[in-house]
Amino acid sequence: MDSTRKQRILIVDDDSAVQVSLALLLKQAGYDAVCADGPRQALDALAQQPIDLVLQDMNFSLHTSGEEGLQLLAALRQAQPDLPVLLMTAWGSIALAVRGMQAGAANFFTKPWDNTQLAELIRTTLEAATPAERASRQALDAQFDFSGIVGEHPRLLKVLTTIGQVANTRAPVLILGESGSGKELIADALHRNSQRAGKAIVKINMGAITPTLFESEMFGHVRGAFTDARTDRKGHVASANEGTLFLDEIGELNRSDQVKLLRVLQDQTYQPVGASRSEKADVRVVSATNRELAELVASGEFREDLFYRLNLITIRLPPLRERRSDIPLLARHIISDVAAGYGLPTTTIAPQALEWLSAQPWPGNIRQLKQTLERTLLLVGRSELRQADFVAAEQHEHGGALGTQRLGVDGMTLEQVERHMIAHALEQHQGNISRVAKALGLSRTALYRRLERHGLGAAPDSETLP
Ligand SMILES: Nc1ncnc2c1ncn2[C@@H]1O[C@H](COP(=O)(O)OP(=O)(O)OP(=O)(O)O)[C@@H](O)[C@H]1O
Repeated sequence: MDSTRKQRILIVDDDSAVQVSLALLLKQAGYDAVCADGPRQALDALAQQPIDLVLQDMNFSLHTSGEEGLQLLAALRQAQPDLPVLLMTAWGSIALAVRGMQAGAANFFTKPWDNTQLAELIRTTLEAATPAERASRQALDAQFDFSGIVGEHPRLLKVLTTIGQVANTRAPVLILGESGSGKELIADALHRNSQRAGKAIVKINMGAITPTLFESEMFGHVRGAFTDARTDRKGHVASANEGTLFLDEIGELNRSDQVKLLRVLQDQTYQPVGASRSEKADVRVVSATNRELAELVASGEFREDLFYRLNLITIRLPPLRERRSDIPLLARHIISDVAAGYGLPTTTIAPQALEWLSAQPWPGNIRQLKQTLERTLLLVGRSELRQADFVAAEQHEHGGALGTQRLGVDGMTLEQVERHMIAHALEQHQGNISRVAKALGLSRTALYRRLERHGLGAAPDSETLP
C-alpha cells in the first residue's frame, strides 16, 4: 500500500443512518470511508478504488435470511481474496455471522455497536491484514516449532511471526492477554525456538511468592543467612542460567520487590541472601500478565523503569472471542486430546455444536473452552457431542451442583457418573421429574429411560409423559 494514502474502508448497508454514523466514526479514527447501499454498489466501489477493509451488513432487502450477505461476502473474497471483511449482524443472528466467518470473514460485530470497541476491532483487523504480517501457518511451521499452539487466525499468525522474529534474541518479552488465552504456551514457544532451548525455562508465579520470601526464592541464600538456612540454596534466577526466566502474573509483584528484580534486568546480576558478592545471571526474561501494565504504571503501582525493561517486545495475545474462526479447530484438537487422555473412544463434535461453540463469548478463553469440552465429554458419553449436550453441561456448571469436581468423578466409569448425577439431581429437586429433566438437559422420556436403566426406581409420577 502507498504509505501516504489513508486506509480506506467500505461500508455496505442499505440504512443511511448506519452509513452516516459509521462514516463519522471512521473519519474520526483517521480512515477514509466509502459507502455502498447494496451488493452491486459495493462491488462497483471495490472495482473503482483500493479498499483496505469492508464493514458489511448481511441483509439488503426485505429478506432477512442473510443469504444475500453471504453471497456478497463470497463475491468480495473472489474479487480480492485478502480483503478483510467485518460483518454487521443484528443481535440474535450470531449463527449467521459464524457461517460468515467460516466463509472467510475476519470477524463480526453486532448492531448497535460500541464505538470504542469497534474502532479497536477495525484497527487490529487492519493490522493483522498488512502484508508483512501475513505469513501462512504452514510457512511458519516449516521454520519454527509451534507444536501445541492451535490456530490460524491472522491475529494469532501475527503473534507467531513475532515469536519467530525475536525468539533467538535476548530481548525481554512481555506477553499481555486475558486469563486462559495461552500466554504460557507463548512463553514456551519463545524458549523452544531459541538457542536456549537446551537449558531450562523456569516459571515463577509472581502472585504466589510471599513478599518476605521473594529474595531467597528468586536469588537463593547462603548457609546461615537466616535461622532456617542450614545449607546454601540456589534461587530461580540461578536455575534459569543460560535459559529463560518466565515471570508469570508480573502485575502482582509489589513495589519493593520490583526494584530487586530491576537489577537482574539492568545489569544481569543478583545477590543471594547473605552472600557478600553478586553473581552473574545469563537469563532471558519473559513476563506475562492479564492486567494492563501501562495502567498500573500510570497509577503508580508498577515502576516505570521496570516496565520499560520488561516490554522491549510486547506480544498482545487476542482473546478467543476475537479469533472465533479458530474455535472449531481448537475444539476438534482439544476433544481428541481429552478423549485420548481419558482412554475414551474417538469423539467428534456435530457441525451445529461447533457453530454454537464458535458464538459463545468465552470470557475464560481457551482454558474455559477446554473445561467445557472436557466436562461435556465426561458427562455425556456419546461418540458425537451435540449442541444440547454442551448446553446441558453448562447448565449443570451454573447450577453449581453437578460439576465434575463436586461430584468427585475420579475413577468412575461414565455409566457411574451418569447414575451419580441423576441421583444427585433427584435429591436436589426432591424427585420432581420435570425439574430433574430440565436440570439434566433431557426430555422426560429420556430421563425415565435412564431411571429405569440405573434402577433408580422413580416410577412415572402424576405428570404425563410427552
Ligand atoms: N493456541 C492454543 N492451542 C491449543 N491450546 C491452547 C492454545 N492456547 C492456550 N491453550 C491451552 O489453554 C489453556 C490455558 O493456556 P495458558 O495457561 O497458556 O493461558 P494463560 O494465558 O497463561 O493463563 P493465565 O493468565 O490464567 O495464567 C492451557 O491448557 C493451554 O494448553
